[in-house]
Amino acid sequence: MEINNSDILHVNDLHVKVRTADGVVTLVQDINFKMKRGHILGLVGESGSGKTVTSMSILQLHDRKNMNIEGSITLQGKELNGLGNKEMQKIRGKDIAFIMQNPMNSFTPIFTIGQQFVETISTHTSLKKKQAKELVIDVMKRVNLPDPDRLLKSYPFQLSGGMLQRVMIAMAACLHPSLIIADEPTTALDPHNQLIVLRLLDKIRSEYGTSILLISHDLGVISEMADDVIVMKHGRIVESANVIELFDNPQHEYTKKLLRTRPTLYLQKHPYTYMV
Ligand SMILES: Nc1ncnc2c1ncn2[C@@H]1O[C@H](COP(=O)(O)OP(=O)(O)OP(=O)(O)O)[C@@H](O)[C@H]1O
Repeated sequence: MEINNSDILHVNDLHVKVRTADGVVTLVQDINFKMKRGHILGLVGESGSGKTVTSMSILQLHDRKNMNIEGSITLQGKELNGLGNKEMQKIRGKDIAFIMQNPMNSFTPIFTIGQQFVETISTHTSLKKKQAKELVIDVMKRVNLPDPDRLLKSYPFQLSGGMLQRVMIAMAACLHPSLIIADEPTTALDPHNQLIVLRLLDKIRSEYGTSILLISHDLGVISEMADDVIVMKHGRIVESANVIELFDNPQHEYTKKLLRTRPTLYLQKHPYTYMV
């Protein structure tokens, strides 16, 4: 695979196998892709096609006792596959942030949003509490979150799902990770909040040059957000292309089928004019 300096992530010949009571099962195979700085790569495919297994491999979150991850996963030239848990903990949150479908699962209910932000920042930097708070407020303002002081004093249950997802994204962005993995970030939200969250992700990409791996079963979202798209089926990549090529001229029958059944979500894509 040709290596380019603007490439942030390289996944090379990734194979993931799991030991089950019935023997070894291959979950994903022959996965190859790379991501450029500041680009959004859409990862689509029906349920069970291997999207989450692939992203969990990048984050090294599989249970290694039962799982075998073969291949190479490099982030800015550093090999991640096989790294120890301590080293990966340093990378997760700082260099790679992860946004899940249900934001409530990302927060601890008994601590305020502010306490959790400061804890995340303190784990990865030597900033003092006051400086950490200043950083948080700066990020919240940049992503147009209303009334940061009040938000920081709130407990997760006091915020709506949409607001919590926006806070989660601000938290993901505050250490300027080179990669954000967003796994179905809008699936649990109503259409209004879906738009706000997608615009927010795009703003972070343009503001910080963050690359985003956007996992979705929703081709409407992917068509509006992604620069390039990978289509997965049964644990393999069946097609990968620039988003315009993929939508104008799909090659694989499975992609054509996905496109025929896609919902529509219209965003006016212009990173500098988005109002969040
Ligand atoms: N720990 C595991 N043990 C056994 N099988 C697993 C394990 N984790 C995932 N799988 C299987 O691997 C396949 C791919 O799962 P994965 O979660 O990556 O799909 P997905 O494309 O993300 O689907 P969805 O859109 O529903 O989240 C599925 O058949 C799933 O059941």
